[in-house]
Order: sequence, then structure tokens, then C-alpha cells
Amino acid sequence: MQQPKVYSFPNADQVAQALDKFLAQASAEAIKQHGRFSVAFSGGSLPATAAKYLKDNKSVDFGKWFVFFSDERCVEHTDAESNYKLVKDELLSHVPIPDNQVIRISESLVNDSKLAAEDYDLQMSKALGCDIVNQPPAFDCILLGIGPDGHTCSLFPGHPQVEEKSKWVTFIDDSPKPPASRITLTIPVLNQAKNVVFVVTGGSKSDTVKLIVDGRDQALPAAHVAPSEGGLYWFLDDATAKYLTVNKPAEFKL
Ligand SMILES: O=C1O[C@H](COP(=O)(O)O)[C@@H](O)[C@H](O)[C@H]1O
Repeated sequence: MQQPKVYSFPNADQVAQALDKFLAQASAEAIKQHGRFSVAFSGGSLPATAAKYLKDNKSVDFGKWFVFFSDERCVEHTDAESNYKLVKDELLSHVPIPDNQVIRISESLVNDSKLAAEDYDLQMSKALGCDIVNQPPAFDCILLGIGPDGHTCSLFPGHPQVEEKSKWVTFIDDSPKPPASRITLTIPVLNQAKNVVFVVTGGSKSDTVKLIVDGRDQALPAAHVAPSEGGLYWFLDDATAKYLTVNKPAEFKL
């Protein structure tokens, strides 16, 4: 596992600017290498930060993007709790990504999270056009947030989904954060990605970031994210990075 690369910026706006540059470059490299860019979005505060500058970035070949969700709430696509709706409102409705390249939870299965997770795994396999039965898919980029409890995706502290080793998508029906039913990518998928990018701003999670980034505290699901070959990045504002002493922020350079 490589050491995380931690970047910190004076404010959330500058985090958004740097993330735009990072994603534009990751997209260009992936498209040059294999003709497309596969990216998984989280919900929560991440989509607004990720989309702020990206949605107007004319250098990005959005037609070659394949968009996935690192976790999703088991709700309809129009529900205010839907991560798909959030990413659609912030980014997808502003850029020319073909609708069939946005791989989202099946609305007909939102009342059965187990089936919804199995179906999402199948959709992922078809969209990525590769054999992900025996090994996890290698996304070009997975964008993650964290909760104050150290959860990432819908992998919550003390819940068995964190230890899942043989499924690439799983489900939870007793999420401590509502809504209770969700589907989520698992740690093996996160750790197979070419780039995993955590984005945390606002200062309220500075203690949690310290425990994850410096302490690798395995009680916190986000500390299990350690890509075997890919890069692990943290895009923070200074208020969130303030307690880091081991993995101190480095200068942001592409
Ligand atoms: O419930 C969720 O929470 C996390 C963190 O959200 P934030 O609003 O504190 O940034 C998010 O990453 C995840 O996708 C979402 O389903």
C-alpha cells in the first residue's frame, strides 16, 4: 500500500478548483489509455464540491465517462435522499454524459436491498465489459466522503459489511444514518481502484480525519481504504487538516 497523498487548501472553493484539475487529468489519462473514464460518486457533501468547477470544464470529454455510485440509498431516483438525484442535479444535468452510461440503482428493486445490490453488481459487470466475477472491478476513480463516525460509502463502524471480502456490492438494512436501507461498494472494490479520492471540508470532521489518516484506526471503515496499486488522495480544507502530524499536507501538483 502506498502512503496517502494529502492536500489541504485554505477553503472549500479552492478544494473544488483543485479537484476539478485532478479529475480532468485523471479523465484524460484514462481515456488515452483505454478509451473511457469510469468514476464512482458518493453522496452527501461530495457532489457539490466535485461539480462546482467540473461542470463548466470544457476540456473534459464527458461523452466517454461511465458514472457509478459508491453507495446509494434504496429510494426512487426522484427522492431527495437519492445520491443519483444529487449527482444529477449537481453535475449530470450540466454535462453531456450519455444517460445509458450512468449506472444507477434499479428503481423497481428499491424495496429489496439485497436484490438491488445483486442487480447493481450485474449492471457494473455489463457496463465495465469485463469479468468482475473473480476479481473486483478496477475503477479509474472512486470519490469518497466520510461521516463523523468514520463511515465511508455505506460501510458503517461495527457493521459486518466492512469485512465483506467476496462481494463487490452489498446491502444494509439497519444503517445508523437514515435511510436505513442502502447498497454500497465493498472494501475490495475500493482497494482495486486506480485512484481513490476522499474529499472532506468544513472542519467538523478534523478529529475523524486525524484518526483515519494518521492513526489508520481500523475501527473506522474509511481507514480500511488502502488501494493495493492505485493512489490514495485526501483533498481537505485547512480547518479539516489541522490535526494531521504524520501525513502532513503536501503541495498540490499535478
Ligand atoms: O450517507 C452518506 O454519507 C456520507 C458522508 O456524507 P457527508 O454529507 O457527511 O459528506 C457519504 O459519503 C455517502 O455517500 C452518503 O450515502
